[in-house]
Amino acid sequence: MIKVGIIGASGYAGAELYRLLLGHKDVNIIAISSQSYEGKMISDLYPSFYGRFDMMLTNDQEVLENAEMIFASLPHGLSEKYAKVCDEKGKKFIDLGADFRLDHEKDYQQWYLHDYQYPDLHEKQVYGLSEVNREQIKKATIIGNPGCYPTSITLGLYPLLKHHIQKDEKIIIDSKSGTTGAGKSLTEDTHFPKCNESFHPYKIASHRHTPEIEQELSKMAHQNIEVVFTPHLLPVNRGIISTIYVSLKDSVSWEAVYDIYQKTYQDEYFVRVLPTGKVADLKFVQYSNFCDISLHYDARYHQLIIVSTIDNMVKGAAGQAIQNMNLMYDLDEKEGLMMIPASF
Ligand SMILES: NC(=O)C1=CN([C@@H]2O[C@H](COP(=O)(O)OP(=O)(O)OC[C@H]3O[C@@H](n4cnc5c(N)ncnc54)[C@H](OP(=O)(O)O)[C@@H]3O)[C@@H](O)[C@H]2O)C=CC1
Ligand SMILES: CC(=O)N[C@@H](CCC(=O)OP(=O)(O)O)C(=O)O
Repeated sequence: MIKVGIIGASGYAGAELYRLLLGHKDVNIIAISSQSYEGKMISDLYPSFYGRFDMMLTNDQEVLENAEMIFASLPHGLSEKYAKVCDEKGKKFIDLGADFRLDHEKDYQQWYLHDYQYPDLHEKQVYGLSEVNREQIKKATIIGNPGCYPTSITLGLYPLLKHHIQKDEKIIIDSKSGTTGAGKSLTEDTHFPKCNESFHPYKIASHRHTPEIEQELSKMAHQNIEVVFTPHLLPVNRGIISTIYVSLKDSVSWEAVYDIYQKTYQDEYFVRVLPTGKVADLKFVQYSNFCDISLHYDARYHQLIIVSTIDNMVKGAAGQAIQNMNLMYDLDEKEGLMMIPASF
């Protein structure tokens, strides 16, 4: 059994981690920590666990001491010191935040306004987009779990960029996220009266996921890719829809594009390329680790419109983190993650 610990376990992504890990046959959750709720039972915070997971929240030292696989689910800038201890003790570390996602410190400084405390540590980091970086993840000890928006976007574009069938290096992306994407702490935007019955873009041309998206898309394409990325806050609890607009090369047909997507993902359990004519929908990925992709063609402009949907808490955070843990421990990648979304 893998001895798992979670630091930052009182937050949404932490809670989603143990909700899923409780269904994992090879995992023993050994310790979970919180600064604000140390000594409280998890069911005091989240009553859904009452009688089934009555663990007490402890402190970060207990987690670091007793677990061999540590997940950090903390705000940006706090995970490095934990990764450092794990590295020294030979433990595996998955960061659900952004501290190990960017390849260059200058990007982290620019977008997250922090320096690296331990620059050498970042040479060991692997970007945890499971379907794309599977072989590196298997050998890694430090994983930067991808951001929720970047997961939906990079999976949506991977087949296209891998086969160089896009015409331009600039791609326009509109994404919409449910409010759990903003975490547990209230902000002006996530107050119920503010977001309910409303819908608005935010951080236009300035969202911190932009460098992560461009970095990963550029690696897939082996060329510089730029994005115009506009996130929106959707008044639902969970889910992300990214709608992506790409001009196709003149030499490639729409039928060939669809074929490329199907072939790329035919052996991937968690990525479902929908039949033509269907539209990817939040409802049918919620509470699952699926990424559903639908492809649409505007023949007038030889334009591809990709719709990519995930549950931000599962494939966009805790589910993908567990998928990565499974890879690191050479387990069945699907273990603990076989949930089918609700039918209606
Ligand atoms: N929500 C989502 O959809 C996704 C989230 N993520 C990332 O996962 C991480 C966790 O997100 P999420 O669970 O949504 O956020 P939450 O705000 O819900 O939880 C974060 C937790 O971190 C702890 N924390 C906050 N401030 C500090 C601090 N100064 N020192 C130590 N601990 C602190 C808090 O617990 P306590 O005070 O009890 O210790 C809190 O419960 C973030 O990096 C987030 O960006 C990634 C992908 C998707
Ligand atoms: C709706 C909402 O507010 N979403 C968050 C992003 C989600 C997230 O958690 O970002 P990381 O994966 O980088 O941690 C935001 O826009 O800041």
